[in-house]
Amino acid sequence: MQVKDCIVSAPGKAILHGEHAVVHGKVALAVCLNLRTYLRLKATTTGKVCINLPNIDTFLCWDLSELKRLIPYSYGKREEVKLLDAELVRRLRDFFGVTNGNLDTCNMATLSFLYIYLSLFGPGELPSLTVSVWSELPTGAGLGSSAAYSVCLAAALLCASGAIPTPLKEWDHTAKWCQEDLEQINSWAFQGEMIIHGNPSGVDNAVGTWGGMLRFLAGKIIPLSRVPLLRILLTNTKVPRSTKVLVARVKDKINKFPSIMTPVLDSVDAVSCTCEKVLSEMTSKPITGEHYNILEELIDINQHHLNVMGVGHPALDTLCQVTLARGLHSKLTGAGGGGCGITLLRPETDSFVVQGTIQDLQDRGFDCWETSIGGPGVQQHSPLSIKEDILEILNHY
Ligand SMILES: Nc1ncnc2c1ncn2[C@@H]1O[C@H](COP(=O)(O)OP(=O)(O)OP(=O)(O)O)[C@@H](O)[C@H]1O
Ligand SMILES: C[C@@](O)(CCO)CC(=O)[O-]
Ligand SMILES: [Mg+2]
Repeated sequence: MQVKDCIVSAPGKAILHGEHAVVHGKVALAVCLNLRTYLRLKATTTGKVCINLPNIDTFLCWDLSELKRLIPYSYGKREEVKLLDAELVRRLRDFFGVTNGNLDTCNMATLSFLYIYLSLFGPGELPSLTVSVWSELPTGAGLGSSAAYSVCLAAALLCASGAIPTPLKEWDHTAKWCQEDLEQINSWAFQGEMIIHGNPSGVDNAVGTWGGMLRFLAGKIIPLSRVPLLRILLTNTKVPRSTKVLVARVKDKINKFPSIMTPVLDSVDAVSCTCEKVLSEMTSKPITGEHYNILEELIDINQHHLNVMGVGHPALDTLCQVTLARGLHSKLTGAGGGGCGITLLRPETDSFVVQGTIQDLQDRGFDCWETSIGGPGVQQHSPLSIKEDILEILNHY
């Protein structure tokens, strides 16, 4: 069986407010970043499935015959993709010798790939192909690298299986899918996230799929079309952490202290809703310093709440202190426990202050850069629309 080649990309994200609380049915506000993950799928005739993941130093190949044996007996095409197929997950875990349920970086990435591949092709003939992925996002740092990866996998494999079309026309550089196809991509990406995260809310894959800025509540995605242009500084503390572990930690805390943690989650929900209201006001009325004062206070309140939830880290405290010394307000973004934080820059924040802050943070060993937010969700690309260095990496394998 020969499938179509394609190149796709999906963006990472920053959560303004609502991380962790969103897993427990509260509102989150998230924006996509101008940092993307790129995936190239190539049909081959080797009788093998190969995956090249240079960001995590993983290069693997399997014979189609070996993979065929992993497909559960009497396996039908899966229409309902809300839950993972427990039998397929068990077989994949056995195949990789995962015994304690904790997947390492490489296992998480390969398991989610093979899970989607086998789910989509399992009932029929397995195609021989090579998938290569390269990301501009730091892996496992709170910027939605797992979701961008899962969205790319879902889009490329759904196209290869013929479940959705490849939207790129001969004369296009980039192309997007229609709403219905995006919903399919999003729900298969969610499956990948379930393997990587354990219990994802779905907010990260929604941003990776639709891009822009959105409000997410209990699986419901509302794109926010009217948002002011925000200047944000992104800092990677480079402290490694796992979203799966942190999400489980918060759940344990809620189970242990329900009457203490429930009001904290409710308060985070109110922070997100207040932030959304202020952002909307900033597009309909002249922006004032008071708007920014409120946004800064909300950042501080939420950062304290995240510390109460147990997902802070001394490196994130350092980020908050260093930026506050320059009059700027920061909070962690994503799962916390290390990883990345965001700092709000006011329109009048002088470039001298920004450069000084970046220098202070770099002196602490952190990576730091000003970023633009918003932008497109998942896309198909012609090779011409991809930066040369990225294309070179994708073509190398
Ligand atoms: N470029 C990539 N290549 C291969 N695997 C990747 C890539 N990016 C992410 N992954 C997979 O995703 C995992 C990281 O996911 P994790 O959810 O812990 O962090 P994150 O998505 O970066 O942060 P957050 O979920 O807080 O936004 C990695 O261990 C790896 O399995
Ligand atoms: C921590 C979390 O809320 C956001 C991770 O980016 C997890 C999730 O929503 O799946
Ligand atoms: Mg993730």
